[in-house]
Amino acid sequence: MSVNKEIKRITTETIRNMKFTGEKISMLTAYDFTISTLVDAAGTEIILVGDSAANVMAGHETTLPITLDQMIYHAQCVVRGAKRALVVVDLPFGTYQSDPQKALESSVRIMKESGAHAIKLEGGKEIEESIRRIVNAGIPVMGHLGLTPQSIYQFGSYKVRAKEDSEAEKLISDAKLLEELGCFSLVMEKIPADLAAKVTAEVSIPTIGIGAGSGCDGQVLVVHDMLGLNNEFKPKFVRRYLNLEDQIHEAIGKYVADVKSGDFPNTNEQY
Ligand SMILES: Nc1nc(=O)c2c([nH]1)NC[C@@H]1CN(c3ccc(C(=O)N[C@@H](CCC(=O)O)C(=O)O)cc3)CN21
Ligand SMILES: CC(C)C(=O)C(=O)O
Ligand SMILES: [Mg+2]
Repeated sequence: MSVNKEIKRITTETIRNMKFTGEKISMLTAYDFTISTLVDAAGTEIILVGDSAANVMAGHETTLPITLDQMIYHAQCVVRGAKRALVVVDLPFGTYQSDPQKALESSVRIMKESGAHAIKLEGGKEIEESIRRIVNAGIPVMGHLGLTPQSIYQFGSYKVRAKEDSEAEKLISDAKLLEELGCFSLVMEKIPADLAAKVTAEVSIPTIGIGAGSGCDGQVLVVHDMLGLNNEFKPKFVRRYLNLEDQIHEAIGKYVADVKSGDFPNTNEQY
């Protein structure tokens, strides 16, 4: 336990309680130390080391290629920057689906080697035993239902999920199962807002939406999307708070021009 009394760490209990006090939960991704310090200092309750690092950090088309070692490296960087926020790490594709023992071992490696506070994995009934094992080991688990990008080759597209009754019913029963298994919260990605609101009303654990409407207990975005660092990715659920891509483009253009003209460095910028 930390003896530092100055900054109080947000715990999974804090997050659970926010559902009952009605205070909305804010979550953002981070993959490195610098962004982690910024997201943490601005008051975000949860920092997600998402496997979206595969896209945003590494330039892959999907989240499937990122490895457990790579996720642990990103998590280590984020943990060093987060003084207050709860740090949650995605289990990457292939490290938990195949067998519960492997799921537990992957989760233990993340917790031991990064110092993160919880893990997240995609799916419901199919991975019930994996979740049970991880929770039984004392590791807090966040669920993830709806559009689960690790299954993109089965879905075939990033379209809204659970528009049909059968898939909506499965999502509701999966959400109840995750609650029963002891997950401390649940991400719902790209599903109809009325379905997300229904799930939120029917489970006692907080729901965190991305493209799931305002009826969730919290919201999550990829930080690069909301900062406008990623202008080619613009699904309608993303709200842009800055346009950093354009500002950085302009700044770097000026630097290049200053180097070429000899304006940089000037006499105050040399020894
Ligand atoms: N930068 C980034 N932001 C994210 O939110 C994110 C990632 N990467 N990588 C992992 C997953 C993948 N996610 C996605 C990916 C695509 C759409 C999407 O809606 N894409 C298109 C086409 C959808 C369609 O085929 O209808 C869109 O225009 O909305 C949504 C969420 C969310 N996650
Ligand atoms: C979009 C969020 C929920 C995620 O899983 C990720 O960033 O990997
Ligand atoms: Mg993810």
